[in-house]
Amino acid sequence: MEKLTFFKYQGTGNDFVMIDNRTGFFPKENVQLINFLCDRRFGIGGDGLILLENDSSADFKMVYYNADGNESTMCGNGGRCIVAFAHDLGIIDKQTTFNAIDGLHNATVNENATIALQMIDVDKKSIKINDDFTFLFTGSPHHVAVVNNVENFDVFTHGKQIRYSDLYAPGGTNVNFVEQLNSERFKIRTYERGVEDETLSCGTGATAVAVAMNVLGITTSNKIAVQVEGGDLQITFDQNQEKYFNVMLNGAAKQVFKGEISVKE
Ligand SMILES: N[C@@H](CCC[C@H](N)C(=O)O)C(=O)O
Repeated sequence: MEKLTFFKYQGTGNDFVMIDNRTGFFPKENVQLINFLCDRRFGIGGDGLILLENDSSADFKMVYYNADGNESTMCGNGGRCIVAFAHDLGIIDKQTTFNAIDGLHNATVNENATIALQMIDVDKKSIKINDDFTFLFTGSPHHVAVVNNVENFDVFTHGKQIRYSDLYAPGGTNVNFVEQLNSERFKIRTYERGVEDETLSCGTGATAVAVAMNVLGITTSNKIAVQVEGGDLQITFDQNQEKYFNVMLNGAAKQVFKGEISVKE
């Protein structure tokens, strides 16, 4: 492969190199190539790379890689972006079901071009509540800590320390710092594993914060607005004694550009 056609998408500032891999041409095992494509100086630039592939039981399949080149767990904003991509390619209309690493996801393309994505259910017994943080899995692992004045918080230093702490070894975790703005609105900043930096938005992170704030009783709402550095996300859910279900992540997802890049495998 000498030239690679790619698309660039962003969902509230979480940006992805998007590749139509329905023919299966992309060399998935090439970690260096994926890392290069995500490099903001030498490559295209992105927090991650996503392959859209054929799937026998759903409209398509999402394969997600972090910017470091390694395949990872679910990406909520990436999930919203790949739905926009599938819609732009004409693979789907307004409703879809697609396959991802954590299972099947339903999604809707809304009239205002936002994408609503159903996330996995969260079993209440799996949520670990500690004095100063909550840990839960919303498709990806998330540490959630409430802080004062998140705007001026040193997300990189504290996020990196927690991500690499023995508590989460060897896999690591994503780390979210949250400040309450009102009864159902929160501002968050997230350090992302695999990007190894703060990103402008993290969909599974915003979902984790919404669920954590509810389980802790900080909010009683099931419709939560999360302000991220790159915009706004809305999370809604139902719950019973065992779990949070019908968890929906809603927000903007847009194509930024299409291009061709020279690559040497
Ligand atoms: N940006 C994502 C999360 C992507 C996965 C994460 N970096 C990890 O490795 O756990 C999102 O929007 O959910």
